[in-house]
Amino acid sequence: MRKPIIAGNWKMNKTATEAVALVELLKEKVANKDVKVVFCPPYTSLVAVKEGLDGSTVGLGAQNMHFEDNGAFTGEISADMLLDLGVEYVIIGHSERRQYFNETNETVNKKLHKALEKGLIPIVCVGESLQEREEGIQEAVVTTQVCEAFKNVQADDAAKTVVAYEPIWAIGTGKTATSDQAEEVCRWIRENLEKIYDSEVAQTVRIQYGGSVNASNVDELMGMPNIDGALVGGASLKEDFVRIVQFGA
Ligand SMILES: O=C[C@H](O)COP(=O)(O)O
Repeated sequence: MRKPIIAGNWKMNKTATEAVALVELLKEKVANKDVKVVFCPPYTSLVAVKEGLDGSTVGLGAQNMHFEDNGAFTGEISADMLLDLGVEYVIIGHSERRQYFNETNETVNKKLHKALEKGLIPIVCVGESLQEREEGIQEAVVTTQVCEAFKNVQADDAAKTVVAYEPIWAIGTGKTATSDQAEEVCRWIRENLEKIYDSEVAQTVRIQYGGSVNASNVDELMGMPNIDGALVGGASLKEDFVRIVQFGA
């Protein structure tokens, strides 16, 4: 039985002061022993959020990291830097990073290797654009993203990874994939993992759906057999997130 994981990706929102206020608003209310809840604030708020979460079961995640250990990479952050702050999770290959910051399947693969080597739990994002869906090539796109991301990743490491299926056309648009559309792609992702590894790995990896998840659609999405959680953007910045982590209630 896979324990669901619901992560809030705060994106480029909240100063450290505002982040502390959001933690105070949410942390007691999102405590749920049956679901792993993770907050992913901007780098600048990681320390403040970690302190604010003291004694809480809510996990701390970063939104990105570099694949090198250190060096002349101005503006970048390494896995060790994140670990030193108490970060446990890291989002890798979010479509906004792919779209605006030149993230590729190759850099996603390098980051996945580094995160696993260092003991961070990666949340690897995949998903097709609107044009790709309209062309009917979403399965091929997501399959390539999964195969490239997991290239040369060993089975025991792969099993620790979380995959987030986020159709780009559903991100921040209010246009959620139907539960059937989301389930179909999450099932393909699991089938791909089974082909690359085996059934045990495929059945262990948690697969999230992300894209306009809110308090009204979460129950249906979470009711699907291959959806084990959600990567939530906009709705993770408000009290709606409380209802989201209590899906099914
Ligand atoms: O990482 C989160 C996703 O990009 C979803 O964002 P959204 O819930 O605002 O659509």
